[in-house]
Amino acid sequence: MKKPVKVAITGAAGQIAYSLIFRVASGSMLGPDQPVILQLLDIPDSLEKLKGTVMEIDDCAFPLVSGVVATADANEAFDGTDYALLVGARPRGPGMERKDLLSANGAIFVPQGKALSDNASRDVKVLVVGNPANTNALIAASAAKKLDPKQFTAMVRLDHNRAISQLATKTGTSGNDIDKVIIWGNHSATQYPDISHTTIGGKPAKSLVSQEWIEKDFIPVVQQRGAAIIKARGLSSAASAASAAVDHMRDWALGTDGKWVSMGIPSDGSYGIAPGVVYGYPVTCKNGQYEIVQGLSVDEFSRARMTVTETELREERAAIEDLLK
Ligand SMILES: NC(=O)c1ccc[n+]([C@@H]2O[C@H](COP(=O)([O-])OP(=O)(O)OC[C@H]3O[C@@H](n4cnc5c(N)ncnc54)[C@H](O)[C@@H]3O)[C@@H](O)[C@H]2O)c1
Ligand SMILES: O=C(O)C[C@H](O)C(=O)O
Repeated sequence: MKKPVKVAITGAAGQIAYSLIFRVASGSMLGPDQPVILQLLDIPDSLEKLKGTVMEIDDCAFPLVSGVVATADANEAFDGTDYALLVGARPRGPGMERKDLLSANGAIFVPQGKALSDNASRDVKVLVVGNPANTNALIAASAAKKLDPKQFTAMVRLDHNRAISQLATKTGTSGNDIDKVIIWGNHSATQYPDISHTTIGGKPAKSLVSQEWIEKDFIPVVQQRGAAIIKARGLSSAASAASAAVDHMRDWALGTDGKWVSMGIPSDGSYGIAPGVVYGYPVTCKNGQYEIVQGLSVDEFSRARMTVTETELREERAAIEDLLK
């Protein structure tokens, strides 16, 4: 058996965590031979509820769980942590855009970024799920002065998975046959799900679907899927968000074997996206590192959409500039 690693999950008493914790504990994220110590953080008012979740973790008798910490103290929750999944934040309700949560949630990520910087493993991998995820990741990265901003990522994997699912349904294929889907930009209604380079069973996806379907159905459905789920459930997506978080961290930690996945990462200027925002890019992962897929052609249609979502991220950044000191 390997030495246990520490996995911190914030918002641990919430609905995403109620699915996520059990997937991590069962080995779905880091593999069936990797023991974990769960470090669960929530606010004082939610600690009683969190106690119930911990009782259920105990009752699963997971062979891979070496310890559980439940706390309202971020320094304790991030002590030595190797993987941090920052889920805790207020979800949006019907009629809200994710950026409406900026002021409510932005402030959470300054203290959490500092606490990670002070306490986490120097190699910690951080995934921000709480919305607006890209800008919250930027805030946390900026507050974590002793860590590399590249260690902070935002979740666009749910959008990536949604895009695969829509395409598989439309073409009557399996998601397993679909490669090279990209989510560019923000986890918001401006994101750009791009299938210009996508193949299905080795064939170009664009030879199997019409441009009209891409523009009128595919892109808007993926962009608006979160809102559609809120309308149907009365609550924002939870199990699918947890599943995407597991996918994101597993791929980052264990590698993608050459497969492309989408991750929100600090822009390094690639594809003309100026640094200073956390932007969804196509990446491959190897040896615990992600790398942007380079050299892709970008046509006019794609460029226009990549710019719209970049502009929105710059506006979000401007709205919280004072938190980036
Ligand atoms: N990136 C994505 O794809 C994606 C997908 C789904 C949901 N989300 C977002 O994830 C977040 C959580 O969603 P949920 O449905 O689990 O919400 P929820 O309301 O069920 O749970 C949130 C939990 O966070 C806790 N919390 C609040 N402030 C905290 C803090 N400072 N530290 C630690 N915990 C804190 C709350 O007490 C609560 O237990 C929301 O922002 C939601 O919009 C993102
Ligand atoms: O849409 C939301 O507010 C929740 C989440 O970001 C989602 O995409 O399902």
